[in-house]
Amino acid sequence: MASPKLKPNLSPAYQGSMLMIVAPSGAGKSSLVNALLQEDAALKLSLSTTTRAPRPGEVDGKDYRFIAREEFIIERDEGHFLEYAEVHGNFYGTSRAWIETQMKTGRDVMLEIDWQGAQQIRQMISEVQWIFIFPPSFEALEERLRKRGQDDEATIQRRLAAAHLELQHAHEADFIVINDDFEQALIDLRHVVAASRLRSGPIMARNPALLRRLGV
Ligand SMILES: Nc1ncnc2c1ncn2[C@@H]1O[C@H](COP(=O)(O)OP(=O)(O)OP(=O)(O)O)[C@@H](O)[C@H]1O
Ligand SMILES: Nc1nc2c(ncn2[C@@H]2O[C@H](COP(=O)(O)O)[C@@H](O)[C@H]2O)c(=O)[nH]1
Repeated sequence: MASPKLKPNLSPAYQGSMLMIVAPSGAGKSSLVNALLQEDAALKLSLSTTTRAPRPGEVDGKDYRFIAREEFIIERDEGHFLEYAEVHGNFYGTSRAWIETQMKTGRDVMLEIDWQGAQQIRQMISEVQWIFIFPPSFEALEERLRKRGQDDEATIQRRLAAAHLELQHAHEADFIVINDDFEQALIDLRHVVAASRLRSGPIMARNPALLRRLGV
């Protein structure tokens, strides 16, 4: 699904890292991202807007910005979203203004989005790194969704069916983290974040004086 008014190369001299984390529902991406954010103060998570109803315990402005479908369509048509997609029957989108601010100030950002959104972002921002989270099996995925206890049976079935399509896009990712043992997956994710911070683009953008001294 194409987002209107896409702007290529938002910031060729972006000094930070941008990471997109994509996985089938229930693979554990929110759990991993939350654990990472607790220990990595330099990493900022994008707050998505959604038309999905809040789950018990979810807070507007913290977990998502929850809005009505009609409101989402108006904001989408005004170009408010850098990317958006319809996922499991609801709209989800990333704020263009927020991303532009983070890129201007060189912050490291994490986007928890679906594969359609990841494809859109990749077309616009060449620096982005795409991380895909694998569950160890479909059985484990189903068990995790059930144990989470936040979705009704129809929602669980819809998400399990969508998992097959989501997984077909894993080959587009730069990194794959297998979330079987949680602690090991977190270690792998830390390594990916560390590697993304050592990419030549951000290092060069952050060290102009060194480049001058070295004649690079
Ligand atoms: N390695 C793991 N082993 C066992 N359970 C796990 C593991 N990682 C996460 N979980 C559990 O699986 C459930 C789903 O995790 P989580 O909500 O993080 O998934 P998600 O990919 O963000 O799903 P969604 O896209 O639906 O938001 C949670 O109850 C979480 O505690
Ligand atoms: N394209 C986008 N996808 C998003 C965004 N925020 C979340 N998501 C994805 O939606 C599904 C379902 O999430 P849930 O919270 O209802 O379980 C999941 O794959 C998310 O990653 C977004 O801004 N854009």
